[in-house]
Amino acid sequence: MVFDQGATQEEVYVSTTKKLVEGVISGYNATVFAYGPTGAGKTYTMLGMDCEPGIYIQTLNDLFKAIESTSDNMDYTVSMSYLEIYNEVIRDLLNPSSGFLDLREDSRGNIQIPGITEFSTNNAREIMQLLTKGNKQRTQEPTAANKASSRSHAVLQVTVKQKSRVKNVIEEVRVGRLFMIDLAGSERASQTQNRGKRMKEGAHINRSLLALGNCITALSEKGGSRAHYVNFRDSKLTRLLKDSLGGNSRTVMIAHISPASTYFEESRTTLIYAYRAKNIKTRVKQNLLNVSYHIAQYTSIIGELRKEIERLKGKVEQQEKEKKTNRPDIRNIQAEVQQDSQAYSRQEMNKLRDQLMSAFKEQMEMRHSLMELENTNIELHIDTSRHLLIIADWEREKAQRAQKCHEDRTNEKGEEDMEADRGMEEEDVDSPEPHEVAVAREEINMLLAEQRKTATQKSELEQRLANTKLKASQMEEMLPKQISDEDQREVLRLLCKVHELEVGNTELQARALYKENLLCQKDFVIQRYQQHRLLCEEIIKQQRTLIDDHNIPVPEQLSKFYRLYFRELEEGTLNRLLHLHSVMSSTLRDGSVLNAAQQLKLADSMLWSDTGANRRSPNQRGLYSQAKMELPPIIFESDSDSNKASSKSTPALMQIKQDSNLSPTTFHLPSSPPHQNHPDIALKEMMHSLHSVTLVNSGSRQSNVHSPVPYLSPKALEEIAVSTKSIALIAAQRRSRAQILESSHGLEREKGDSLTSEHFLEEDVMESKYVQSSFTPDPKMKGAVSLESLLADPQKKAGVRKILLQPKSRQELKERFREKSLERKARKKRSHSFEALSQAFPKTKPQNSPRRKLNSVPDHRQLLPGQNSKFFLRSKVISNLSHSTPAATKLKFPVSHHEGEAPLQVLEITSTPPSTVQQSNASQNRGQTLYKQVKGPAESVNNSSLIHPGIRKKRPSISIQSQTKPENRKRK
Ligand SMILES: Nc1ncnc2c1ncn2[C@@H]1O[C@H](COP(=O)(O)OP(=O)(O)OP(=O)(O)O)[C@@H](O)[C@H]1O
Repeated sequence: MVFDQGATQEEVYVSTTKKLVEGVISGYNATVFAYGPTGAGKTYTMLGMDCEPGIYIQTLNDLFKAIESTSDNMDYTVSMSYLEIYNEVIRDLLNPSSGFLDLREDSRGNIQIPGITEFSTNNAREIMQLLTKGNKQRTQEPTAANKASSRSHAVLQVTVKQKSRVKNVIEEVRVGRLFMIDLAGSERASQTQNRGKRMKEGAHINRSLLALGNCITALSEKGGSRAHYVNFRDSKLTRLLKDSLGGNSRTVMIAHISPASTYFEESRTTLIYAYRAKNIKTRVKQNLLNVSYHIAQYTSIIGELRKEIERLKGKVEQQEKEKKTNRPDIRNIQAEVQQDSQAYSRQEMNKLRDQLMSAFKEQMEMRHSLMELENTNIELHIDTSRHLLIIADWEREKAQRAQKCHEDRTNEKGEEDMEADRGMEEEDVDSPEPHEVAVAREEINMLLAEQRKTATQKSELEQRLANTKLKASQMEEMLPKQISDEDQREVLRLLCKVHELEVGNTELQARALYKENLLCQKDFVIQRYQQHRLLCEEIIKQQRTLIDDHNIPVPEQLSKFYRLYFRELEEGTLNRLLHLHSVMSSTLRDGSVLNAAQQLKLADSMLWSDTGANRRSPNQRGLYSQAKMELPPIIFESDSDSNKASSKSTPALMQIKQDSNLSPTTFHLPSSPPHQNHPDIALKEMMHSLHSVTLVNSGSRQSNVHSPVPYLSPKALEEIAVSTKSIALIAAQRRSRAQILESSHGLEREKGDSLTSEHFLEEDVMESKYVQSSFTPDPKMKGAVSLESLLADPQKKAGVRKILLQPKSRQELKERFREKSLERKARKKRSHSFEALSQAFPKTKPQNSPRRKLNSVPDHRQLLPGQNSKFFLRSKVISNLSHSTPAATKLKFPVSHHEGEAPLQVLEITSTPPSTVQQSNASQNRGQTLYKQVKGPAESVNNSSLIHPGIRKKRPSISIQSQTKPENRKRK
């Protein structure tokens, strides 16, 4: 079309562009560009005036009108971008601040401008406002040829997307692009007179337009782009219009020429380019997007993805449910692991502690059991010894009886009767042994079997104890390695320490008991010695009276001794020492060193205040000093040195000074065989026996029991000798101590209740037999009559209460043995040792053992100086009866010690009322010295106070009368 000067905007639009609108809506690309020299009216044609709008406005109006006309069925989306190419630089006119933009091609060869503003709207008015806004941003500069010369190429791109409003999986989208381009006008410098920037702008404009012309030329020549190379890349303008010029686009070129003759050349060039452009043929295709295919695919994919999502959701929910129900979270797991670890640690700790405590407890139980077995063993030995003594007594009595009968008949009758008497003797000797002897023989075998059994158990228990100790020791070593917690280690350490203390406490208790026994033995020895001393004093006193009354000349040496003796007696040295010993003993029993020191001070002050330190000799000072360090010195000299005993400077004293221990070894044992009638004999033998007892307690295994038991096999005898040893002495020691204590109590009550007790106990009688055996050790001694013999006599049995069970048969013997076993068990329960040991156990309440309570009662009251006068009267009989005290004799005279000469004094116990004073029947006593209770004047000593309380208490109606054998009387 050619338009003259009278053509209107609309005519131009309708003639050139309007047809393109429908194609754009249908999805075809379209391009409208204005070409021509500067000032020829390009901008006027494209943009127009408000009253005469250009192609932009009219196209957009028609576009929106067309959209509106088909909007009921179709859905349109209109987007617009507006840019300029100024000096080969792309600028976004809708967003000038975005800077310079670049041109790129996608994989399909489409030109894209990344970052360009695409404003989408369905409102034509908004499009116009944007267009106006963009034109304001376009670079326009006045030139000589045009007051508002455009210095850049302006490109308005309108993209219309059309799709059917009907929702369907298969959907078509039509995309039509419309380019409306207002080119900058070619210019000649002579015409524009541009200089500088404007000239530079004109150069860029001309160069780009030249490139456009070249492309049009190339595209317009025969064969087009397929025959000729089209250089679209010479300028951004040609690159941008590549598709519009030679591709998929319907393109309209509006060439502007000026009617002025001055623009002839420009008009001719423009027409040439227009002519060439007219020859350009392009292939236009509709831009359709097979959206339906993609949507279906996406729908399928989405469906599959939704299924997958649902499946995964279900899986997650299931896992969450499982976690909630079965699997705790990580915190709970950690907490559980920690709790399990702690619980395991505690469990291990408790397990190890229980094992250790069990081992400790087992040890202590074994120690306890060992002590019980030991006690049982002692009891068995005691019973065995008792039975052996019964048998020995019987054998000895039988021998003595035979010898006595033989001597009497030899003296009284002739030789003719000898044969008949011998037959009678044999009958007498062969008389059936008493029932108790037979019982003793039976029980000995049982006791020996029981001892063997006990020894086996003890050995096994000791082995088990050793194993348990080893096990506990290994556990103590392993525990620190197995337990990492320091607190738990400390707990176990404390447990071990507690056990060590328990064991140590047990040992201390055992030692304390041992020392206590020693003290009791000492006390007893002192008591006996005191009695003996008092007796000696009385004897000396009477001898002195006799000497003075008859003016018997006395050697000078003896006179010196007398003076020394009376002086010492006057000072009361020995009594004070005994008192000191009493204080020391009671203090030691209390276990308080402080008390001991205080008592020592007290005793020391008593000693020195009474006697005066200045008046004492160095020897005396040494004695007192020594007395402060140890128990009172009880000195026994040999018989020949008896007088020296009264001297304070004797070697015995020196020995006491050297010996700081309390051991009874400080006593001087008799150096010669005991004299039968000497009053010291009994005491010395007692000391000898006590020494043996001490050795036994010290662990010595001296065989002090050597009893002639003719009817036992040698093997049995050896077994008895080995096993019994000195156990009997130990038992006797315990019993004697208790009886001594009883005697001390009994002495206080002796005035009121002479010999009034209830019963003989079997044990007492046995002890009496023990006494008998101790003082009649010589089997050749025919004159001795033991208590057993008296009891065996039916006539005397009538006067004596029943003291022994009389089992009639072997069955009865066994029953009796069982009863004895029960009795031993009962004794075990009463054992002081166990009570003391039980204190060592931690859970046992500490309590004072009965023994301690008993021992805490001073048993030396009868030795106090204030009671001396009383004992002077009694001492006569005490001296004779001293050996008859069961406890003493049990301690002092084991059977094995009395193979030699025996004392003549024996004990006879009858049922004679205490008030009667009578001579024992000579025929019954067979010439022995009898002791009977004497009641009467002062010279007749009331023996009730002298009898051992243990006997007196339990032998109510027994009269004991002292009678001295003629030999003894002479000696005295
Ligand atoms: N057909 C027309 N009717 C009336 N006035 C016109 C017509 N064409 C152009 N003009 C006027 O001529 C002047 C120059 O026109 P225009 O700016 O459009 O030229 P141009 O080609 O765009 O110039 P340049 O290339 O420098 O931009 C304008 O003032 C415009 O109003």
